[in-house]
Amino acid sequence: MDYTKELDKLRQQIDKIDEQILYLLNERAKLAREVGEVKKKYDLPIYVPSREQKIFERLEKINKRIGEIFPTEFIKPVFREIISACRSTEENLKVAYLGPRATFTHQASIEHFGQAVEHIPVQTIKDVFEEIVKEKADYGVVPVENTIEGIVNYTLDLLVDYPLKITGEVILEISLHLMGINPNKNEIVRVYSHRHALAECRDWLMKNLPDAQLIEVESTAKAAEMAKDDYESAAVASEAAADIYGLHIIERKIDRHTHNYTRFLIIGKDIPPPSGNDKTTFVFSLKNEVGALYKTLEPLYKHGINMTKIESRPSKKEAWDYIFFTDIEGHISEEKVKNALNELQKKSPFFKILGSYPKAH
Ligand SMILES: O=C(O)C(=O)C[C@]1(C(=O)O)C=C[C@@H](O)C=C1
Repeated sequence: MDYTKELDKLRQQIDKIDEQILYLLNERAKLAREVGEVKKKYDLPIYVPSREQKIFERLEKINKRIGEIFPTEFIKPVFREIISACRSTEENLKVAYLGPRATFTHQASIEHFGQAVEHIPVQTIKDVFEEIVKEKADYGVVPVENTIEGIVNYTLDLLVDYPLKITGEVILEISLHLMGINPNKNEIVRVYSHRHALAECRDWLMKNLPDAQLIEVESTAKAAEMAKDDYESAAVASEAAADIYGLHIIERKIDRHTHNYTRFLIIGKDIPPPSGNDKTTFVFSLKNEVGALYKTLEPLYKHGINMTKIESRPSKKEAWDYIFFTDIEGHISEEKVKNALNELQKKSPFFKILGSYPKAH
């Protein structure tokens, strides 16, 4: 059967459409560049996450209406890269993240900003904050909580201490794999990984590699790097790390929980404008009196604001003194949010807005 003619005809049509898409991409980049000129004239920020979010939502809606032959779940990844590339014609954004390359934080950064920014790996969460303060980076990406291991306390502490704001969030599903240069599991003597990742995979490791030595290193990506030259070593890390360091995946998804998610925060200098689907994060302390928590939170109830999370941490200023990290629905520019937080602030010895930003998609 001669199928070449049939295929050629269809492929010619695809080529034509690709060309049209390419012309349109160039038209789009030209317009984005013009937007960039206007923004520079009026000293406005180049990166506007609320606008990007609205673009994704609008296109997903249209795609569903027109029959979604192109799967809707890929609208965001495709347009994220289109927008990222268009944005890069306006300005070269610099984004610091907790490195090295191929960590889950790196993945979160790519998921949020796309490929067309300068991703800068740094060694510690504090370095991410420092890079922004020293104006070596425009934004930063740090982990804040994991569904299994809980809160990354250090990130919360730094948010209190630094004059920076949360400008966005990313939630990633984490899949941990066993990888190495030796595909034979029985010859593995050492397993490297981050403390959290080893904890998440403990059940599988105990059962399948009971004699292997488990060695903690600073990141899953570092673990993959350590395993890349040693036949007797393996690492527990991400698929991206296996790709970068050229390792075989010996066993997929060895974390015991199928729902393993990590939330990352995007940090920057300013609060982004509202997207219509935002949350506000703030931190406050209490007076030492009966019913203090109830009384302090009362303005939220009074103004009809939904509190979605509250988390206490030692204030580190005095023994048994606590501060409360709180998430509410809405953007700080909304009248009712502003009024409620003004009232709440008056009742708290310590109060700080940590950010108002679009909720993770
Ligand atoms: O609309 C803007 O403000 C733009 O700069 C254009 C654009 C885009 O490519 O659509 C690029 C960057 C912004 O973060 C938002 C959107």
